[in-house]
Formats: sequence, C-alpha cells, structure tokens
Amino acid sequence: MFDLVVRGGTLVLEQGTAVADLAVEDGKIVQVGPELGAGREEIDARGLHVFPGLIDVHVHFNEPGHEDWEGIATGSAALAAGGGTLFFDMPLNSIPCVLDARSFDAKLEALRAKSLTDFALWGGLTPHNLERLPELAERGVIGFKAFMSNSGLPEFPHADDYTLYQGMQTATRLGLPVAVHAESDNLTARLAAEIRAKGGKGVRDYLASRPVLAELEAIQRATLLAQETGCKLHVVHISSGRGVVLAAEARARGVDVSLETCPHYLFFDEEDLERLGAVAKCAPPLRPQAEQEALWQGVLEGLVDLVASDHSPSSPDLKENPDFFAVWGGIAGVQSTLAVLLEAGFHRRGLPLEAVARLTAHNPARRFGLQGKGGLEVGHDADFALADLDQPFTLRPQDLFYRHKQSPYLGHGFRGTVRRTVLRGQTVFSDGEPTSSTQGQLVCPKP
Ligand SMILES: NC(=O)NC(NC(N)=O)C(=O)[O-]
Ligand SMILES: [Zn+2]
Ligand SMILES: [Zn+2]
Repeated sequence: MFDLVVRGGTLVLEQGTAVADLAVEDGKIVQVGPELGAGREEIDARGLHVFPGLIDVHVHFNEPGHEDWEGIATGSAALAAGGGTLFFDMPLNSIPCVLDARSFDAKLEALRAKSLTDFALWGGLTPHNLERLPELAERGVIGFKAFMSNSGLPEFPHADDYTLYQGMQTATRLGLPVAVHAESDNLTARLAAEIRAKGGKGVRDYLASRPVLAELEAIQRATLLAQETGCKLHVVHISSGRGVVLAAEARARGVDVSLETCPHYLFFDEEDLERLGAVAKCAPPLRPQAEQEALWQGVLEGLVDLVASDHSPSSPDLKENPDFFAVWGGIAGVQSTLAVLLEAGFHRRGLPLEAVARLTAHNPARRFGLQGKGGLEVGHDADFALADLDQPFTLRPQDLFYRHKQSPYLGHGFRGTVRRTVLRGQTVFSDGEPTSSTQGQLVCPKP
C-alpha cells in the first residue's frame, strides 16, 4: 500500500506530458507509471494536469514587522491556491530586514510558525552588511539580494559598484548567487528629481523616470561584475525584451547569469498602468506593448529561465496618493502566476506546458541547488498541483487569499483552475480552500 496514489493524470514532465499514475510514500514520489498498486489515499486525476508545485523565487511576505502589508499565513495560502509549494522570501520589507544571522533567525521563526508551504530565505546585500554574508550563508540563505536602485526602504540602501564587487567576491567564495534588482540608481534618481522639480506627478511622469535604458545599463554593469568575479548572478524581474537579450548575450559569452521575469510584465503594459493606476505600479514599471511582445519572444525562445511573482503588496493607504511617485511600488500576484502562464502563454501563444513547468519549477530548483524539489521525478518531494486547463474563471476579490483583496488581475478571465495543491504528499489546498496550516519547512541550497 502506498500512502497516496494520484490516478490517471496528465503529468507535466520536463520533456513533455504523459498520462500516468503517481505514487507517494513518506512525502516522496516513489513510482510513476501505468496502473500502480493501491494507496491508502487515492486521488482521481483523470482529465486533470499534474504540474510540479510552483517554486516562486521572489516574494515579499514582510513578516515580522509588516504583516499589515502581507503576512506569511495569507501569502503562503495564496501561493498554494495558485499551485505553489515553495517560495523564496525576499530580505526586505520585513522589520528587521534579513541582513545578518539574528534577523534571519527572526524571520525563520515566523515562517516556521505560519507557513503553509515550504520556504527559503534570501539574505540582503547592502553597503552596510558585507561582513555578514558568511553568517547568512551559514544559516542557509539561498543567495544574496542587492538593489542597484533605491529600494524604497532607508534600512536597505542600494548597492554601489564597490558593494557589488565586494559582495560578489564573497558570494563566489561561499558558492551562492547574487540577485540584483537591475535599474540604475543614478539614472532613475536623477530623472525622477528632474521631473518632480517641474511638478510631474502622474503615471507618465513616473514611467519617464524609469526608462528601459536604466534596466539595460544596470544589467550590463551587473553582468560585467559577475564576469570579473566569477559570481553566479540572478537578474530579478526583467521587464523588457531588450533586457532579456542583453542578459542572454552575457550568458552566451560565459557569464553565469539566470533571467527572471514576472507575470505582470507578460500580462499588462503601460496603457494598463494608466488605466489601473496604483494597483499596477511596480519597479521596473510596466512597458509599452512592443517591449512586452519582445519579452514574450524571449520566453518562447527559452532565453528566460524562470517566472516569479515579485508579490509585494502594501497596506492600501500606501497605494493612495495623488503623487504617483509617492505611491507604494509593488504588485500583488503570487496567486496568479500559473493562471497567467496558462492563459496568456499556453492558450494564447502556444507556450508548451513543459515550458510552463520548466519556468516555474524545474529551472528554479536547478538554478538554486534545491535537491529533491522541482519536478515529478521518483525520489523527489511529492510537491504538485492538479489543474483543470479548460475550466475558466474570472478572478474576484473573494477568491484572493491575500491580506488585502487587491490585485491588478481582478476581473480578468483565465482558463486553467487549480483544483488541489499537494506538499510532500499532504494536500494543502483543495476545492478553493486551504486544507491545513503550518506545514512549511526551510529549504536550503546544496552546493
Ligand atoms: N521593496 C520592494 O518590495 N520592492 C519591490 N517592488 C517592486 N518591484 O515594485 C521590488 O522587488 O523591487
Ligand atoms: Zn526589485
Ligand atoms: Zn521584489
């Protein structure tokens, strides 16, 4: 008797799809094949697709300290509702930011108490904590996150070239990647100052202060620094097709760089930002439609390694300000990643299902050295999502598990409904509701 058998689902594997049963014991996948023996629990998955559980490498759940923006219980429930089983929490927006062992421990305690899904932690890289990177590595961080532009938080200052240079050398020695928010501080700060001095405070003014050039310049500089230091570089939330091409060129000449984009850059454009306003404000900002199509091209050609949500909401009051520069930047989307990739990718653009799994599970696990995660292989953790690809839904506020029922995706129609999410063999989400709490464990990289 197996603990669990999932019967007759269409498994989304790295090389394609296959109809098979999947058997689980002690939280791990132990057999995949036709007509497996009985399980104590059986799930009828005929007509459903079985995706590897999504690994979202970029979220801000902000606890401890800012659970009024988003919390671990709500954020992880939303992830599970969207088919996710593991998230990497960013080191900023919580109080304190994760910049040393003590702040890591504070976050770990909160995560262990409240997370429905598994989790990993990014440590921060700022000018003030260069000597703390080894102790963060010791604790098990997935890598180090640096901002090349203003982060919006005074306690998380941006990394200048010297800081990146030193931090990358240390990270290389520690065998961990550095992730960068790639926008030039010099360009974005001075353009914003100039525009604001003339009284600019609208959406178009904000967009003008963060041109694609600012992203390209930062990607260029970060890849050069990574090349010189031999550092593994991860470029988070690339917003433009040209950014993808530039980073992919660096990879082609031997730089160890991975490319992340987010569902919102694939789903919305500048005009949507004008229409939607604050709920769709993020940095880098949404781009013109031609840039978005070029970004899709990068995804369809396999140049983009992974898609992560960059879920970064705030309390609603911070989203209300007549000055668009002063509005909180960050989009609530952790629940919608699979829905966006299925609707805008698979259904509308022919993105193969195995590419969806590669972008959301295989590549994240491989890039960040997570053994036993990220695929429906024998020996891996039994982390998966059952989805009905033909069942449409329109996202409503009451469907969201976020602390605040806000998201730019509200009101949009998607084809592809997550019916059930399973973490290490346990159902954590089923029929529209979380079915358990605090299952989550810390996942550390194995170099
Ligand atoms: N402090 C943040 O959470 N910032 C985030 N905000 C965005 N992307 O608008 C980010 O990832 O840069
Ligand atoms: Zn960022
Ligand atoms: Zn972020």
